[in-house]
Amino acid sequence: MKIADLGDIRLHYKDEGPKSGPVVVFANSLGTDLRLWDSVLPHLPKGLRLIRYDKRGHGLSDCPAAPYSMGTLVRDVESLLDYLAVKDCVFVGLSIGGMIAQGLAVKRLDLMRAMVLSNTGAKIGTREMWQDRIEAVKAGGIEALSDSILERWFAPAFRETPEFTAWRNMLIRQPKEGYIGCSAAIAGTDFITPTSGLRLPTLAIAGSEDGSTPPDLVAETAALIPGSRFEIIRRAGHLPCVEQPEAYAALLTTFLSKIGHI
Ligand SMILES: O=C(O)CC1=CCC(=O)O1
Repeated sequence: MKIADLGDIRLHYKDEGPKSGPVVVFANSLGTDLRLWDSVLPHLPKGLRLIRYDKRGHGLSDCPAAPYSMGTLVRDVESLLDYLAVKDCVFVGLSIGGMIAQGLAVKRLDLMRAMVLSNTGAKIGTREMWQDRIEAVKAGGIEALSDSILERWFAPAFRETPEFTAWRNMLIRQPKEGYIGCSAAIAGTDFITPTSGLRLPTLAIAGSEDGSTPPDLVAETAALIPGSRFEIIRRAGHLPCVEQPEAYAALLTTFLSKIGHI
């Protein structure tokens, strides 16, 4: 098991593939850990160095008291990449992970060659919406909200599969403090202006049935960055890397090839 002690936080991460390979970094969503990428990675070309991590309050990483800020979540991954001496990576971020990608690109473009904004926005929902969610989690726990969250995460067909139960378990076992901490970070984030100033190769991916960050929101975010590509994965909700891993890996592979990363 790999733990990076970054001073104020210990983050759990995986670093797979040859150390000399082109680097792809993955950042997961609210209420999920680095297993989010398990089904996609085997479909990517061999020879890549694949780094993924549990953001604070999630998975096996430390879970400090809430609230967290987006600046802190960006600093965590910046410190992790410096710790691993990574530069020139392609950064794939899903949902809050996509917000972290935007924040890191604004702050440390030297670390990033290109980014993939998956099922995300420069701004997701409203401050009030997130405050209501935080209050509901404080009052009743994540399980009380899990049915509505899972309806946004997955298209109807996937909700009938045995795998669905495992993702439900991941969500309801998520530490409340980490969930509230990261929800507060999303509530306080509006990257519309900073993201509009970004100039780097960008692929945006949406899920046709995504109830959290619908295709229109992802397309609007992509449109902020000149030259970005926008793709929709059909029969998928908020987590297309889980529901349609081969299609997801195919989009990533085409993008990596187009930008000369492989
Ligand atoms: O739980 C949701 O609604 C989905 C989500 C929003 C931000 C994030 O990271 O996940």
